[in-house]
Amino acid sequence: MSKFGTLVMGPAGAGKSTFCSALIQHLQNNKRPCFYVNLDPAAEDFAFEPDIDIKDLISLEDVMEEMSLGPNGGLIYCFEFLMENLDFLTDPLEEVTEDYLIVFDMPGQIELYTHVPILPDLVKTLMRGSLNINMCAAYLLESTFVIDRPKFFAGTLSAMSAMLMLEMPHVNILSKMDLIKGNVAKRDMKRFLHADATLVEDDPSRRVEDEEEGSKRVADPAAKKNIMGGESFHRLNKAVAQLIDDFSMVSFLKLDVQDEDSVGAVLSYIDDAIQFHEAQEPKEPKDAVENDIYESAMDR
Ligand SMILES: Nc1nc2c(ncn2[C@@H]2O[C@H](COP(=O)(O)OP(=O)(O)OP(=O)(O)O)[C@@H](O)[C@H]2O)c(=O)[nH]1
Ligand SMILES: [Mg+2]
Repeated sequence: MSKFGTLVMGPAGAGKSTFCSALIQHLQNNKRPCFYVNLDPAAEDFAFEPDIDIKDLISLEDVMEEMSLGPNGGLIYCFEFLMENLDFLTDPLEEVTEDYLIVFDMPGQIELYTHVPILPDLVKTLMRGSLNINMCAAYLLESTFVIDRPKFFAGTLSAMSAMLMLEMPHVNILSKMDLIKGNVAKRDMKRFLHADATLVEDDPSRRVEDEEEGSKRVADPAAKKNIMGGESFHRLNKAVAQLIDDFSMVSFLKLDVQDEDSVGAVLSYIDDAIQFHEAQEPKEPKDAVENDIYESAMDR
């Protein structure tokens, strides 16, 4: 028997927990069972009570106090502790059946997704062995990043880094679409969903800088008061964007958590990635509806 799950990841404040809540609400509305796992040892408030909460094992606050660690070192310590006590996570998950979607709400410390090998080990434990969970990562990035193209490509690079490190199916998501509605034209938005390196060349904010600086920028780049607007920064961005373009791995879905259709659309991509529907037995209610149709047809 397979199990199915999604690992909701992304930088701090990207909207991960809000998306988890919207996803759980949507699953409930569609009579689909869900198993909610909070793996953020600093998370306080939940719209839905987690079925497993890492804080019952270890909390970031305690670690920071007792080990005299900062928030990032403390988080790594919490995950190392979780890896040493994996039964805490795996025992309850053994009981979850194939009709459930297991939703893992992850913390926002970016180092967890980029250069520390803990998460790949955790993912291997979940996907292989007796648990055998079909997993898909849902990597969230704030859609407001599209306003600042260097920031957008830096965020996209972090998504790609997570994809390469975790080696699992990925769905990348631009969250908080409500915040940029009306500010970015639909046609422009499409370019960010399948981003290519030309976005750096076409950056309108750079054109404004060019007009302000005129030939001075080219003649004396060091004269620029802000290094983030300088020529070498532009070359760096071009190289990052080209690298992402060359890998051709990252594309994004749009997410507006207030819009249930939008949540449903993201879920259907996750379902496809983990082949959720292929594993499901035909359900009772559907049989009952079909029987009703059959019986009323016989009555006529
Ligand atoms: N406007 C808007 N705000 C959102 C949306 N999703 C989340 N937020 C807000 O963004 C902030 C962070 O949201 P969270 O869901 O806690 O983000 P997170 O990624 O879980 O944050 P960490 O776990 O701390 O990394 C909160 O103030 C949310 O209310 C959204 O779709 N639209
Ligand atoms: Mg959160």
